[in-house]
Amino acid sequence: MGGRNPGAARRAPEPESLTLARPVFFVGFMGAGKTSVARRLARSCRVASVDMDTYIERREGKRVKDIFAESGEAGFRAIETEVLRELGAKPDPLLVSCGGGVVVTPENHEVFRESGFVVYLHVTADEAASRISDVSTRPLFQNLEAARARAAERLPLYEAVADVTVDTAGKSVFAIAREVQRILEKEGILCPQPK
Ligand SMILES: Nc1ncnc2c1ncn2[C@@H]1O[C@H](COP(=O)(O)OP(=O)(O)OP(=O)(O)O)[C@@H](O)[C@H]1O
Ligand SMILES: O=C(O)C1=C[C@@H](O)[C@@H](O)[C@H](O)C1
Ligand SMILES: [Mg+2]
Repeated sequence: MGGRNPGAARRAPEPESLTLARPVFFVGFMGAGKTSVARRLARSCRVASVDMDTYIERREGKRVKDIFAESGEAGFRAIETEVLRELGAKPDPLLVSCGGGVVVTPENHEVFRESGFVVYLHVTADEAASRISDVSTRPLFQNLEAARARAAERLPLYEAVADVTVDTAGKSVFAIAREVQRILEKEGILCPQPK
């Protein structure tokens, strides 16, 4: 009855620790789910992730919207490029959720090409608008018409840097993270931790 140790609680198996062969950059329009998916994947694979917008806010001691207000978009983009280079060069590769506009700076494409694997999360401006509850935190998402135009303008840039594209329409963050995990395993980017 009940095996050798009937009193022992049955624990769920520990998730396997995985490691990244290269940094993985999540790109896509505002609201695509870059931050949410990278965070979810980090938790399920037990790898480290960093969100560029949050990292920039801590480094500068200011909110993104205040950097835009004080230094303009050009000031923000210069910081963004420095941070992207820094994160791409870490000896232990990370999952990096980029800001939505990281692709507008040509130098950033070199960082992607040279050091990383790029996952493009696709979302339409209309779907993104339905996901974002507070656009005041996104200075470049102030109205839907302008966001549609911006998304259309950026589409070829996202496609140019993408190693893989994942459509996020109608999928949960959990399902997208699982889909990305399978891709990264198949590509040999996410590998079992050497014992
Ligand atoms: N697949 C999804 N389905 C429904 N809601 C989502 C999905 N992905 C993200 N969201 C929601 O949309 C909002 C924006 O998500 P998130 O911050 O992850 O996007 P982002 O791509 O990082 O945007 P940004 O470029 O502005 O940083 C959050 O409230 C999040 O919970
Ligand atoms: O799409 C953009 O240009 C931006 C997206 C956000 O993640 C922030 O990086 C900032 O608001 C700019
Ligand atoms: Mg984000």
